[in-house]
Amino acid sequence: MTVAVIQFGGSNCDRDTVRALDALGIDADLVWHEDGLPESVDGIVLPGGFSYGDYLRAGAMAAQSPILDAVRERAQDGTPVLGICNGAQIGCEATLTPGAFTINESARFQCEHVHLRVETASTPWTAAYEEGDVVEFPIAHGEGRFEIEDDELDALESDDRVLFRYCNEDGTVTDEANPNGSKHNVAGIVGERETVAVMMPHPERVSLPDLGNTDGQGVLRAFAE
Ligand SMILES: NC(=O)CC[C@H](N)C(=O)O
Repeated sequence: MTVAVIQFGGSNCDRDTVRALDALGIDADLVWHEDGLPESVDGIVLPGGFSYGDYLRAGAMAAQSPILDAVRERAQDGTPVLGICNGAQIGCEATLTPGAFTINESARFQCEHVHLRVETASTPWTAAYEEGDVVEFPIAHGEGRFEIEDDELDALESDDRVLFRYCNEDGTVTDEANPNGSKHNVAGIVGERETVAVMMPHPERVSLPDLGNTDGQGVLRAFAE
């Protein structure tokens, strides 16, 4: 498996992601978006950061890069695609996944550790966990509030396409555990194909033993399966 980690001007989690994938024995290469997607890749990460300075809306400008046409095509063919944080914003802007990530309820940039409840273990991204597991991931965003039309959210929930919800340490899902005001505490979802996922929390930042927490490895292991 060779994973392309796509770089835009302002990406800043690209190298961390390559390192976290390498540590799991997953071959990963940085790909500058203007260079196009190599034929040989069989996994894609849209990494975190501040592409184009978050001007207009976070992810809106990167989503217009021609490489996203190639990413959409490959996603339709079943190639696994993961958008992390700014990559999740880009993924929604590029219609890889429904909904949008918009300005936090606090209207502030928030950088903190949060608890997430695993909502389904039957996707490649969460197969390493048990449904109901509580994991701890960091968030670092100003525009992480998940918004979506009610009927689309109903469809996501009834199709078991919510990966993680923000929760308390004991796994209860409450407003207090919701750091950014996301609808129904949603932190990550899959698209129409379960091989396409976006999430605001950062699995790559909790994937190396030296970081003191490896809860995020399970998400990245999807690329090894
Ligand atoms: N860590 C990141 O990817 C930053 C996310 C994004 N640009 C925001 O502030 O909302």
